[in-house]
Amino acid sequence: MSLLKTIKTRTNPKNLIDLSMSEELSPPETPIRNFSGSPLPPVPEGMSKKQWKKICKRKRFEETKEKYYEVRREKKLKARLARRAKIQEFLDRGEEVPEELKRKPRKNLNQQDSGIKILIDCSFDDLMNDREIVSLSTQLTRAYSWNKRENYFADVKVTGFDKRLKVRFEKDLENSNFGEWKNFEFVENATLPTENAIYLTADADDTIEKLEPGVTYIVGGIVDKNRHKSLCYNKAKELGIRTRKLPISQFVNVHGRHVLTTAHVVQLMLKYFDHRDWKEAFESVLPQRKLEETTEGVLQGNPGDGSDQSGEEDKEQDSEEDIDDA
Ligand SMILES: C[S@@+](CC[C@H](N)C(=O)[O-])C[C@H]1O[C@@H](n2cnc3c(N)ncnc32)[C@H](O)[C@@H]1O
Repeated sequence: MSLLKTIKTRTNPKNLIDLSMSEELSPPETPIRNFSGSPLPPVPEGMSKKQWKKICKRKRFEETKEKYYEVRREKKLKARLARRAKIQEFLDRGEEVPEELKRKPRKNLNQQDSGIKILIDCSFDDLMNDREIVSLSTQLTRAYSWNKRENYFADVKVTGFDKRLKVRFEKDLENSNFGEWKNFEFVENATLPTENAIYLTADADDTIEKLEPGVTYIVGGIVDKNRHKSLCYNKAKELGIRTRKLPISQFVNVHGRHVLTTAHVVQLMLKYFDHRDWKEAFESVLPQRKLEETTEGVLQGNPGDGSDQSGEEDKEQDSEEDIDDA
């Protein structure tokens, strides 16, 4: 109906109605719908549409997740069989199996101790939204995975593990057995060491030259698309902890900001020990084509780096994929 027609209709005395009847006569509110177009139950009183949509989405996920996991298992099995068949073809022809068909073992049995401690400071729960918490949990599972697979491992501790991050692990990721993870401990206590410790932050003036056994390297456990500028730098300064930045720009041609995700900083540190060389570590973890995916904030919403803004379900599925046996 045109605006003019609406005004005329509303102001025509013939159309005036008794207000007491208005509740009965007023047209029902347009139902809110989910992403697939189906109407959702009416919004409970005192709740915003956004909150209600979120709750309904969560409920729907809970109801369909078993089916989803089943389909995913079948898909994985199919892919595994197809890969094996391809490998067999190469073997039958007596040819070398291409690298891309070979799987990296989930556990590296020849791992060596790097001698460093990595502390992931997760005391920023209140500064993240729910999606960012999910994203951070995904990053922690990735960091754990790398700490198990790389040639060198570190003694990793996640501190300030409470609030929503803890709930996320206890509820949605309970099958991960995170309490049993080797060389990867979760503690509620958020106290940071000040002695023999370095807080890694892109905002530091000085660049880290080498990683030294016996030192605790602190990494901020936060996904914030750099909303909270200099957050970790200021925290370290207040606590009197030394700060250092990674030598990214010396080795890789990066555009834009040089703030990496928590998980990639952990992986870079582990890789560093392969040759005790930053250049090689950067080139291996952040090859040019991958840079935009791994630099937080340069390309936001990129799936796989743990900073994506896609549906919550996708993240849950993503993160579970990253969790291997504890
Ligand atoms: C996504 S960043 C957090 C950004 C946050 N606004 C801050 O104040 O650090 C996650 C963490 O990775 C580490 N990090 C990221 N980029 C870094 C860099 N270029 N040099 C050193 N550490 C870095 C820092 O410990 C940082 O807290």
